[in-house]
Amino acid sequence: MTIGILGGSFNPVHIGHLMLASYMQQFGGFDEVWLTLSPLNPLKAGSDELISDLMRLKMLEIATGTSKGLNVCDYELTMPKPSYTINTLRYLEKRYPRHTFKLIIGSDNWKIFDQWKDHESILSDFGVVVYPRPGYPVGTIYEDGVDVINAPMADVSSTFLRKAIARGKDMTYFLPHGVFDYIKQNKLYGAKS
Ligand SMILES: Nc1ncnc2c1ncn2[C@@H]1O[C@H](COP(=O)(O)OP(=O)(O)OP(=O)(O)O)[C@@H](O)[C@H]1O
Ligand SMILES: O=C(O)c1ccc[n+]([C@@H]2O[C@H](COP(=O)([O-])O)[C@@H](O)[C@H]2O)c1
Repeated sequence: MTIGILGGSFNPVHIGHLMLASYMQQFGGFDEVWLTLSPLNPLKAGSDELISDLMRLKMLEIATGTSKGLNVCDYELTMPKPSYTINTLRYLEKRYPRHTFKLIIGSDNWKIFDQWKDHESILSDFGVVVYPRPGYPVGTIYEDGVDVINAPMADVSSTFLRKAIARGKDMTYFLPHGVFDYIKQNKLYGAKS
């Protein structure tokens, strides 16, 4: 099986993430997409807004539910922080020798991909699928090991959602089914229950 790894902080997971994962799984040549929770992005400083790993994991589990083809990967929670994607990919290929793993990243991350740890090994040993994100044109890619897939986009972000929730907005339809209820029940991001 070919598995697409979609990493993120998912603070919280939103419909943009799921639309992308679902599109890649059904149209992008992946048998499964694994939403891989990153406790801390190596290139981002930790912030007060980052809620606990376990709560972000729980929302990913609610979001993917019983869906066929979309899974949650929590391996990075056991790694030293910050977790590097190359280490995750190396672990996964050993743990699941019958699967092929490829990384899925947005064009925003592709722009700074040369700052990622062992980015050349990620390209040569695994491969990367880049999808365009608004404001970050993909341009011409000369490197081997990179495919571009034009997935349809919902222009929302976790930052937008956190701000909207803190202002008391009803974000039911911007979040996967059940996630807004979980946020309210646990009063996350300044939500009232
Ligand atoms: N609306 C979206 N559509 C498609 N991909 C997205 C969207 N939002 C984020 N992504 C991608 O999903 C992955 C995980 O993203 P992340 O958890 O950082 O979400 P985010 O919404 O960008 O968060 P934040 O606003 O907190 O930076 C990243 O590769 C990111 O580029
Ligand atoms: O391994 C690295 O050097 C590296 C550098 C920057 C980002 N990443 C990963 O890229 C994924 C997307 O990050 P983000 O914060 O843009 O959603 C997430 O899984 C990060 O851990 C990984």
